[in-house]
Amino acid sequence: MNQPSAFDPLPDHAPAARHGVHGERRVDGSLAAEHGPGEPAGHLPNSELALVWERVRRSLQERIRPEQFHTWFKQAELRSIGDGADTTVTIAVQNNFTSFFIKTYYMEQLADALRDALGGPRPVDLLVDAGLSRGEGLENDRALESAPLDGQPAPLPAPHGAQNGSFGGSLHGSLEGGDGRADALRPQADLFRTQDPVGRGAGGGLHGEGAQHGGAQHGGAQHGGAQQSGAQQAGAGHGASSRGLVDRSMLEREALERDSIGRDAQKRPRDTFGDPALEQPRGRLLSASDVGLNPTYRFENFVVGPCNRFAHAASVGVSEGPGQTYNPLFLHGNVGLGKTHLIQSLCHSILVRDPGTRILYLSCESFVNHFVDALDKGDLQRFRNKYRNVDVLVVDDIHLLANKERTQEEFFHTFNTLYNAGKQIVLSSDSPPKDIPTLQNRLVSRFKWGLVTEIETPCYETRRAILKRKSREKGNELPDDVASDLAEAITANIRELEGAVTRLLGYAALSNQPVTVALARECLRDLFEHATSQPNIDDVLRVVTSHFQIRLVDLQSRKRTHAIAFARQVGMYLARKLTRLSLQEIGGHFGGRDHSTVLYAVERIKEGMQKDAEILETVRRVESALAAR
Ligand SMILES: Nc1ncnc2c1ncn2[C@@H]1O[C@H](COP(=O)(O)OP(=O)(O)OP(=O)(O)O)[C@@H](O)[C@H]1O
Repeated sequence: MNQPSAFDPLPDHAPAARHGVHGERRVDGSLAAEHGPGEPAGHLPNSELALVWERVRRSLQERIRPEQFHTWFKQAELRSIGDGADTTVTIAVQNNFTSFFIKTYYMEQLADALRDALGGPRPVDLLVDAGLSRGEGLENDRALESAPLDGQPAPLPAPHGAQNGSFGGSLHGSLEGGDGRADALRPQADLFRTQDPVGRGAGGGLHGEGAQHGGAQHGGAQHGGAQQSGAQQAGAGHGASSRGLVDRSMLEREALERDSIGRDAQKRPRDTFGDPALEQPRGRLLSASDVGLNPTYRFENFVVGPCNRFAHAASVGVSEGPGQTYNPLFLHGNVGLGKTHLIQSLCHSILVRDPGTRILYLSCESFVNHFVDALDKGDLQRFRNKYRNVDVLVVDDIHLLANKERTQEEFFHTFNTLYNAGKQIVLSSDSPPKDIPTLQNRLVSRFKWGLVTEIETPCYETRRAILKRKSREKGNELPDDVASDLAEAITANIRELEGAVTRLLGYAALSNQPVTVALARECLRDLFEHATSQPNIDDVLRVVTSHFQIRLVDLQSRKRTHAIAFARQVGMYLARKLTRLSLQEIGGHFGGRDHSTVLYAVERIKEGMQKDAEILETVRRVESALAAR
């Protein structure tokens, strides 16, 4: 691969710039560029910025997952590069929240990508340009997406304004790096508020330009904010022009439907359609809901750590403006990690702000059963009234839609109706949308319109904080050494942590003994025994270095030779598979890498195992060595 030399701001394959369309090369290798009107001297002109940015984007796409790129960088633009080797590179992003997130989680990858593109490190500055979220930016998208894959430059971007305004996408993997204090999230939650006022209903038609892009324009004017142009995003994100056309005509129909629903809703905003199930006691869920809210499932009782920081912030953001921030909110994760707690906190919070909000909270199973009943009784109208006349629809365990064709179809229409009316949809699942078997593509893409976020297994510090909190709530806070001991032993899920606290405190009370490490080990013997049979991260590091015959310092270094990089990726994969450590914790054990690097490694190995028998065999051997340790 061609590596640009130091101070070379342009890739070798950027002929226009290199051959002096805009400037000539000085002795020190920097460009003496010709500048267009309004372009500051001492900075690259806009046309060359586009080429450099294109290269940065390609490099970023190799470093982070597509959803992450889509969510955080797709709308960004390179605004200026100073002419000197150590001058600041300025990048514009669409809102404060994106700026915050990139600064907190992606600076390393961004700096690496800039270094690749510019041939040397540069300081980076992020500025916020709300115009990007309205679709006034994104000039490079089309160029990038139509670019050939051989690294040749794409045609220069189309003129300003012919682009989408999507923001949303999905974010897999929790976003890590916090200190675990709940109140530390407050500023983040505030940042979820959109910068633009929500202009729902103002010019909500469908505009044509997005269709060129493989999708239909749906967001900017209609919802006014940065977050709501999912149809465009779906089309662009999947890149299939045929699907884009289908989405477009369908969305046109939906727009008409939305308008009529909007008018109906104004006429009878709180109608129960004669159905007692649709009655709504103030400050409570609709009576048709499956559950009552657990009074303790509130944000203030939720311990925030790296594993759930983003899901928590997103839930707070949604509760502050249902239908206005992330829609749908899609939370996924293994059992007992706090999805229900977060969703119920969100409902509590909405109802405290506006007790008249109509929230229908159901399990997916109920949705399926009600639908089948309605079909049986020929009573679909009543069914639809029930599901489509709410302000917030929460569906738990949406993965249970798998293999249910007709119900998926119905849910699709329910989703569209609510979404188009600006109503909030909140979904929980044990897996991300794309992994739900047989889920129709159009549902997968809709579920990704808002925010998809995972709640991960909690790290040690979070587990410890939860143990302290839960025991305090039960009136007998665990001593520090007991909490530490338990947090090390119990790594599965939070329900198990809670169970351990209940057992231990009960045992101590019944036997009239103080809570000590010895008592905990006696009372929770089964949990401690299980813990010692699991390989831990030290086992993984030891077995991997021994199998690949490399030193631990190399495994944890920045070296990228194939042998070391491969061993590192196998190590990360096995650590993810066999230990309960979070992505961030695993990254920490492999030389301080961040969660997205670990996620990337895990996926590379998974993919390799599917495609390459040799990789499969190697991973199996290392895994057997770990089992036999
Ligand atoms: N971060 C947290 N802070 C405090 N308590 C938590 C946290 N996460 C989970 N819990 C507690 O753990 C228990 C299990 O959580 P919850 O029921 O929300 O999990 P879930 O992900 O919905 O599981 P399932 O998929 O089985 O429904 C609850 O009692 C909840 O209060």
